[in-house]
Amino acid sequence: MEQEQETFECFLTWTSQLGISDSTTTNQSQHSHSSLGHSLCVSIFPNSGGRGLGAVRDLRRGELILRVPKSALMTTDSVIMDDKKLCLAVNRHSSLSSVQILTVCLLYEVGKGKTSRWHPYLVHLPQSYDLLAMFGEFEKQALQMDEAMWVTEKAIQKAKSEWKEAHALMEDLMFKPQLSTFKAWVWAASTISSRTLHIPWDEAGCLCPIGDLFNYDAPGDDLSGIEDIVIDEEQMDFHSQRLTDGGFDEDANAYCLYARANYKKGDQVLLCYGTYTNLELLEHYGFLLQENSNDKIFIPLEPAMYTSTSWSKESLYIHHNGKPSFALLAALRLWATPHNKRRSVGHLAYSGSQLSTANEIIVMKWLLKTCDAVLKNLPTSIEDDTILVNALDSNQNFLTFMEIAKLMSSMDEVYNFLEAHNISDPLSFSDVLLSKRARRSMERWKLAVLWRLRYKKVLVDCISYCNGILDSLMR
Ligand SMILES: C[S@@+](CC[C@H](N)C(=O)[O-])C[C@H]1O[C@@H](n2cnc3c(N)ncnc32)[C@H](O)[C@@H]1O
Repeated sequence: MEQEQETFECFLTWTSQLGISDSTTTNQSQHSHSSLGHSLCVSIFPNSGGRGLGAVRDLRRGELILRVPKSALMTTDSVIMDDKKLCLAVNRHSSLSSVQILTVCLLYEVGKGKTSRWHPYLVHLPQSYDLLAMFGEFEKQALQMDEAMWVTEKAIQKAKSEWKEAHALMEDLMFKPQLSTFKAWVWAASTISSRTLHIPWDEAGCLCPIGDLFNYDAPGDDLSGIEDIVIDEEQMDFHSQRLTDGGFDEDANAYCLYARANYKKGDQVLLCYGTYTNLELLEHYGFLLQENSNDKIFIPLEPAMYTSTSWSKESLYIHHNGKPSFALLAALRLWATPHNKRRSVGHLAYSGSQLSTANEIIVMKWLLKTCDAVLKNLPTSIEDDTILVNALDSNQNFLTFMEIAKLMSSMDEVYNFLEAHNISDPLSFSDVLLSKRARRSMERWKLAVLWRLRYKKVLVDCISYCNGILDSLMR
């Protein structure tokens, strides 16, 4: 622990020497042993991201809080510039995407060990991640919903094919065997997915020492309800850009990050990486939020519902609070209208109006019945999931986990886990004996259960919403 503290101090000195600074004056960093201390400090926030940045004084919204010179950003260009061999090899593999190239560059620098220019930064990167691409078969199944399992499988397959495509480049560079493995690849790809900041000259983004210590804050009300407005794809790209509370400033030749809110001394200072559902947060960052106003869930619709309107499939969902999206409601209202009448009421449906009381009752009853059926068809209940989350809480030891899990109405899933990790007699098992792999699996399992729990709660809220509307219509 002490050693970790010491190397972190060295890292802060190194960042200061690179000119990274949280000071409002431009020449502070040259006189300081640390790049932090004027506006920010590194702290642990156990319930919202772990390691993160705290305010050392009251900060005003919009204030410049961190400046990272271009030369301190780890990008494909900055890594290649220092290494002729790497530069030549990368040029021979121009079919690889920019993200694949940055992934190889990151692994290449890791392979250099202490001789890497980036070593002080690299040693403080997380050792493992919980992004969907790292989920095993058991954890994927724990998501329970087809859509989520499909997204996970797609993420795993994408990572595998990108790794295979990059193999020839890694061979050219004579990577050590442990750096050529899929495990190493997913680690590097996860680092890039969860930590890069957007830069205008490279789609892969940049790794930004200190700048990548900000934990996530979901966008505020300014963006909520955006799906109800017709926006073009370019705008959508802008809104989904990562780490939007800052950007590369050409004039300053530095990445500049600003306070997105007023913060009191001691508060965690957060950054908005973009607008994400919980499944997207899991896919790209390996965590999810209990309160996420951008969350949405999809339920199975009948084929005719997709064709009753011109809304895209992606717009037909249920909001985090259980309300159907504008497009879903419109599509259901039209679907519940006889074919020969659809034309005459189309303009009403597209403007978000109810078509008639009878129509609204059909829509609400269908929605209610469908949400109820989805809930009943899932292998576990909200109650069991809640018990499981408590059991999986990382503070518990393995025997406590088993004790709490026994309260579930069915232990099938727990037995599957034990089988997957060759634990034959769980009651004689101590925490010490649990393999590292099983421990990580429990972390990811917990994320999967938290995700499906949120999904089920949205279904329950949607049922309440429909019941409320039905009550008011049938009174
Ligand atoms: C850019 S890094 C932030 C710094 C990171 N906590 C660290 O220790 O290096 C992004 C990662 O932090 C974690 N994280 C960020 N915001 C979070 C939040 N609100 N809740 C939980 N984890 C969060 C996730 O693991 C995510 O992949």
